[in-house]
Amino acid sequence: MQCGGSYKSGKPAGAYRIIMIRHGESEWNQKNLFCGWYNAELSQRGLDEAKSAGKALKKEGYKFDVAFSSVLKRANNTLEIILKELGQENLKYTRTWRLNERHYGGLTGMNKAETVEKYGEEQVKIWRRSYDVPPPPMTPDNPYYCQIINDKIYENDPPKDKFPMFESLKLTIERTLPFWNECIVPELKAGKRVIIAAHGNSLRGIVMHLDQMSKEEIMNLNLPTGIPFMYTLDENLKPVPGGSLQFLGDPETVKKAMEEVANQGKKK
Ligand SMILES: O=C(O)[C@@H](COP(=O)(O)O)OP(=O)(O)O
Repeated sequence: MQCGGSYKSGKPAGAYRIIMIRHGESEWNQKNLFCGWYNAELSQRGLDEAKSAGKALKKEGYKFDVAFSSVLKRANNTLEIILKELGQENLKYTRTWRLNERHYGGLTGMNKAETVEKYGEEQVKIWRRSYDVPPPPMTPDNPYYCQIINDKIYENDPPKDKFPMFESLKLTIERTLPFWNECIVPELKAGKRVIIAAHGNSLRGIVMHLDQMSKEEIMNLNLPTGIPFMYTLDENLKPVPGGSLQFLGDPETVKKAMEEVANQGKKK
């Protein structure tokens, strides 16, 4: 397997290393439905992707001291499968809504290709990939409204008056970044080996922050399911040269997987 980048196994002295992964394919990814805060299961392909990710990390000799995930089971199960492959199934990990997928508002449950048929490719790209244009809000007539708002995973947090009905990438970053700064950065600075298993858009937010990407640049980043990637960061938590977004996978496979995600928002 080719890992890309120059810091595959070693890292420069004083640098910090973090592994992140978008969960394996979910049943709703497979059906090409906007998922957001709906608590979808992993598909069989997603389970296999998580297992392969665990094996790839094991092959590279990874072990973790601390792990983080969202409160959504597609990310939790991915992390648990990886930890099992690494013989670390007993590692307790932190779940937080702050690492959740963006809330897809009124689009939740809609088929992405059918949404393109109805609203056009341009509009769907704006909803999926723009920095600050949110999707339409979720209203009580959405078939998943009650299920999401009453889901026990949101029992304690976020507070009911702050429960989102939609999120742009900007709004997602506004709740993810405080968790990154207050909970994840201190672990990295303490020398802990950290893994995050989360979602396409909560991780795009972290990537945008780490790489100081512009609103235009982030529009073109599509994270594939189930392929771990790493960042190697300097003492200021900025990527060292060559230390940005290094996938643990064959570059051609990664490229195809990224295109597959982009194409979910195109006409069939
Ligand atoms: O909510 C969803 O549909 C996908 C992302 O969709 P796109 O932004 O790629 O359309 O989230 P994830 O599968 O990472 O939890």
